[in-house]
Amino acid sequence: MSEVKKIAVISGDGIGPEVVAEAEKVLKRTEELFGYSFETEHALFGGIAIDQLGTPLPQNTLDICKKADAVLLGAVGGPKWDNNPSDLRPETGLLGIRKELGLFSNLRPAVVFDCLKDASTLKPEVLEGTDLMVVRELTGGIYFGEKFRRQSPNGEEAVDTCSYNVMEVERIVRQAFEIAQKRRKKLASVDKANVLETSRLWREVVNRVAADYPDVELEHVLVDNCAMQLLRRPSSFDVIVTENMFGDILSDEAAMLTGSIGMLSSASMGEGSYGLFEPVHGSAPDIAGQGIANPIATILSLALMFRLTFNYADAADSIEAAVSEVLNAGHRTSDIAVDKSKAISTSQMGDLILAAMKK
Ligand SMILES: NC(=O)c1ccc[n+]([C@@H]2O[C@H](COP(=O)([O-])OP(=O)(O)OC[C@H]3O[C@@H](n4cnc5c(N)ncnc54)[C@H](O)[C@@H]3O)[C@@H](O)[C@H]2O)c1
Ligand SMILES: CC(C)[C@H](C(=O)O)[C@@H](O)C(=O)O
Ligand SMILES: [Mg+2]
Repeated sequence: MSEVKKIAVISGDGIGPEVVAEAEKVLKRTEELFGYSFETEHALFGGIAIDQLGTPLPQNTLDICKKADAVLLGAVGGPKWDNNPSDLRPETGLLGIRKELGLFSNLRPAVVFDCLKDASTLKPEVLEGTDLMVVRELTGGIYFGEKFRRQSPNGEEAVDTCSYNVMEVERIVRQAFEIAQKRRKKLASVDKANVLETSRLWREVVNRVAADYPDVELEHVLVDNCAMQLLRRPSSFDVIVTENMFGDILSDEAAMLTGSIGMLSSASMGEGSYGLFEPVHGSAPDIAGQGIANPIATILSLALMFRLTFNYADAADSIEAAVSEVLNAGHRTSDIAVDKSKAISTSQMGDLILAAMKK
């Protein structure tokens, strides 16, 4: 019997509980198939925590996450809570959990499944071979800078500040080079160095660190150009490393190469193997409660957890192969279905993936 691994499970709001339930079924199936042992502990976070406990990130939730080996998260937020500025302060909610757990590196792979090329609006020949990874800095930049309001001669003024120091840039850039070394050895560093001082520092650090990774081909791409090139030549990218807000935007754009944001998994990591694993998408209030959300992003996030935190490559491979098999067989949730009348539900998709998992 293998050592029991502890996983903190945060379902969250909206479609969060619907997609996490499917990932938990896959977790159970992994135990049966591979003999691994997991102990899960559920915790409240997000809107549901505000409603029940008056705060989005209760101390008890942080304690449960810190005691665990990894965290599985659905999604949080929704119109009911989004307009309360106190819930959006960096020290609370999603930004708070990322900072508290030291998760400065957000890995967002975007892989185009051949059989899903028809779900994207791009031409199949443009998508051919697309397999990229966005490495997004997650605990710095404008998200965490000082924010305030003040009076100006032209009325009320709002200020957000963006700062990065050398240590913050260097640690994420080194991770990105190391990831690139294990992939196709190409790194695109994305910044806005023609305008922003933080980007000029970013570029200086990237150029210095690059000397330690001579086998990795480096290109610098300005963020506006990158947004365009992602649609023009997506398959030419391997690893993209960028600061917090650019990474947020570019990864949602990359989602549409795959056909749907319901396909995009993510891992938020620090220096070690501890991580928080969640789909890139949010709580999707427009489809919550209907049982139609795509659970694949969350299930693939669990596969990332097996790979990066537990080193259970056999289980991760099994999940990824099962997802491919089910998609190749033509099964689709409505977000990736061309013929929506044939779309299957969230739990039907989860069940098919379970059934396709092999040892
Ligand atoms: N990590 C997170 O928890 C996270 C991430 C992004 C947004 N949010 C929050 O989620 C709320 C809604 O944000 P939003 O609407 O801008 O983004 P969203 O990602 O929730 O939804 C955007 C669109 O994608 C669709 N979609 C998302 N996930 C899907 C899935 N699994 N299957 C099928 N369709 C899917 C939605 O129906 C919607 O049309 C906001 O409160 C936002 O702050 C949370
Ligand atoms: C909800 C929001 C704070 C979050 C972010 O901007 O980081 C989300 O968009 C994401 O991509 O995880
Ligand atoms: Mg986002």
